[in-house]
Amino acid sequence: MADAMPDTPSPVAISLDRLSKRFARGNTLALDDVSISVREGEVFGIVGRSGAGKSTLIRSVNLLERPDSGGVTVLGQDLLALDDAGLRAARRGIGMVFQHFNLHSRRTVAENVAFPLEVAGLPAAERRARVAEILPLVGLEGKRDAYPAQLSGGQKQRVGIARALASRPRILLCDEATSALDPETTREILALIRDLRARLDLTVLLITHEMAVVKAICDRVAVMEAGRVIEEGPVFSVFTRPEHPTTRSFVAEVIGHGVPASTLSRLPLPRAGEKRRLAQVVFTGPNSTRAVVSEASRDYGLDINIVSGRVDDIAGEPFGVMALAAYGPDPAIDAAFAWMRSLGLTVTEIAP
Ligand SMILES: Nc1ncnc2c1ncn2[C@@H]1O[C@H](COP(=O)(O)OP(=O)(O)OP(=O)(O)O)[C@@H](O)[C@H]1O
Repeated sequence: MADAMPDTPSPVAISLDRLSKRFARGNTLALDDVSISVREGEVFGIVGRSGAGKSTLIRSVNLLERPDSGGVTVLGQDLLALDDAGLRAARRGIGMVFQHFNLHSRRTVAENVAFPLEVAGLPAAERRARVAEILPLVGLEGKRDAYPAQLSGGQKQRVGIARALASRPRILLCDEATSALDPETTREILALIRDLRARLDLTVLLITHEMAVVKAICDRVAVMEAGRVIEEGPVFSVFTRPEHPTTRSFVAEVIGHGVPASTLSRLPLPRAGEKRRLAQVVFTGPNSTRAVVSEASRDYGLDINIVSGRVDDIAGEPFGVMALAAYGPDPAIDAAFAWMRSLGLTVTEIAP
């Protein structure tokens, strides 16, 4: 099979076009002219703090929330133009996974997974066959007759995922799907979603308040604040070159910034007439940091201490992060940082 041309973008699977939504209660503008395009096969993340509008946005994709204005197109279909029957049919092509699993406690695993198929009027034999097919895909073979109370959180979410996929949707929406899970289970569930995306040709749109989730699973990300998208791009570039201060603070949660007070107290103080300035430097290209640091020290007459450094990996691409302390006159430090930026390094000064 020929590889797809790497630069040929796949078709748009979900197009949210200039959505606005105001809730009468509280007169809250939850969505303020938001546009997002998710391409087929992508895992697209929407990250934001509580109240940013993420839930309202993801619920607009299957019209659980109707926008006041704007367009919602999923797999080429204008959802706002559909009648009730048309919308029910379209929703079968859009699975949804919830933070608190939303399982029926008095139904077994198999009955929970089969529930949407029952609602859709599928005969019992077909429901059973589909359940038998899907449980192994989510690692729940052997659990078909268990009740939710007998399952761990991770297993409950596997049931939620199986139920979302029961009607063979091509789109999977994940509404804070791992927020109720511990870190290890979160990793397992994210890996499962990524694996299912590839095996079942899914397009995944997820919302989260955790940048670590975005780093673990997403191809592209949009950052929301106060009902708007404030930054959007491939995960690697958003992590390595965040532009908006809110994005920077999200990224810092994952790749770290600042220098612990204990480390700071061990750093030499600047000499009289000199400054000590701390910076976080992110490098992604061919420049080795060590060579850059020694060249900057030499050419700008500075003393530079590497305070910390590590190599991380985002979306399969390596990048390095280090904190350094530069000692010297302000103009020389300014010039050295500008030179580093001209090499493509991201230099962000951090408060001492
Ligand atoms: N049904 C509703 N009625 C009134 N206000 C609402 C309703 N749903 C959401 N809001 C408000 O709209 C804004 C956006 O809420 P939304 O739930 O979309 O944000 P979020 O980013 O998902 O945050 P969270 O993670 O806390 O749910 C908030 O100010 C919220 O209080």
